[in-house]
Amino acid sequence: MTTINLPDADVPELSGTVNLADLEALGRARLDRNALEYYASGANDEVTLRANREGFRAIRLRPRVLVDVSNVDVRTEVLGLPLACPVGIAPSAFHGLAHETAERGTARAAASAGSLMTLSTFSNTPIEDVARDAVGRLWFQLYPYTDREASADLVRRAEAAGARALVVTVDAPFVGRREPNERHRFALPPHLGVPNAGSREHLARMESESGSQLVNYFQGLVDKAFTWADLAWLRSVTTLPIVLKGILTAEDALLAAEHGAHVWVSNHGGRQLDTAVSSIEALPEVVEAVEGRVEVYLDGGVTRGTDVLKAVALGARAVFLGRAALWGLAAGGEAGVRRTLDLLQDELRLALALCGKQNIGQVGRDLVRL
Ligand SMILES: Cc1cc2nc3c(=O)[nH]c(=O)nc-3n(C[C@H](O)[C@H](O)[C@H](O)COP(=O)(O)O)c2cc1C
Ligand SMILES: CCCCCCC(=O)C(=O)O
Repeated sequence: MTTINLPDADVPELSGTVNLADLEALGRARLDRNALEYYASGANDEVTLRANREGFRAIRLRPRVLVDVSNVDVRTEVLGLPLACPVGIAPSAFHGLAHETAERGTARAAASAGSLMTLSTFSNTPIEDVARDAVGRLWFQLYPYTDREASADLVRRAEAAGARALVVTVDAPFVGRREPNERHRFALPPHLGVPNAGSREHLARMESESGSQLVNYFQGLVDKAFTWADLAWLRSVTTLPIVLKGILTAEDALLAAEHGAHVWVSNHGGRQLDTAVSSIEALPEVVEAVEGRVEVYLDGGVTRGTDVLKAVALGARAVFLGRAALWGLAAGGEAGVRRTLDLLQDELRLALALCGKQNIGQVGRDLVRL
């Protein structure tokens, strides 16, 4: 168990931010090139990275009027957990690059905002420490390792620490080529460890002349032969609900539902297969395929309350923030992530009212024109 001081971030600039773009600018300005390129980049030409944002902008809202919107309610539930609004935090590796509080700052913000944090296998902080700060508002993301026992151990630790779901990332048997990271040989600074993934000594041994040491390290750990059939093994090591993250087609959504898994529509923030379909474009066929049998979530390009509304209208139970949470963390630690969540919730509440809806349950397909 790590005991670190978690200073209350006193960041006066935060109060001047009015949207997530302001927080992104603040966060980016505080990062060095190594961290900035790791967080910001997408794969190859970054076509999918851009498409995630553009996909939201291309959808138009169909507001209704003369509805009593003096009180709007943006609360919802995911897998039985009440959320202040349908926004959680997606798993992302290495929060220590953004802020000294690392994943603990993010977890505290998620907990205090009534949100939910998904902790990456590749965190800089042990699961148990993050779980304490997340106070029940935690899911754990798993990259299944070739070493089954090591994977099972991680899953058991997450479950024992209080994680409420296991998110299995299925779109990254290999790491996509984020070319700025290759060009400048992205590396973890020496003070940051990867406590759920192996020792720094192991990391150092994986160093190679070509490409990033971490890509090699990752590729050595992750099981590239993991298939639908292996979900039965995962079921045998946990009673947690299983969510498959990285689904983009009706065919895979159907398989997921048949295997009793919830579906997280994602293209990994455009970091894996470039020119893959944007998340919001993929959502309707996924929702149609699962026919309400399992919950559907989405991430990729969410930066506005209207994005959240559009995803919910198209059938997502909740959306998750990848980079937006990292920019908030870089901008001001826990307070920066909290500001990110608060601004988005305010935008969502306003958008809901301006659409003539009183609560999230009233948001349906009729609200959008594709
Ligand atoms: C810096 C960074 C690290 C990430 N690390 C992980 C990870 O460890 N596991 C995972 O499943 N997804 C990871 N992702 C993908 C996110 O969970 C999410 O799918 C994506 O960031 C959503 O897109 P957005 O950044 O536009 O919100 C990472 C994304 C970023 C930007
Ligand atoms: C540098 C390799 C780490 C890959 C694991 C984190 C991740 O999913 C990402 O998108 O980055």
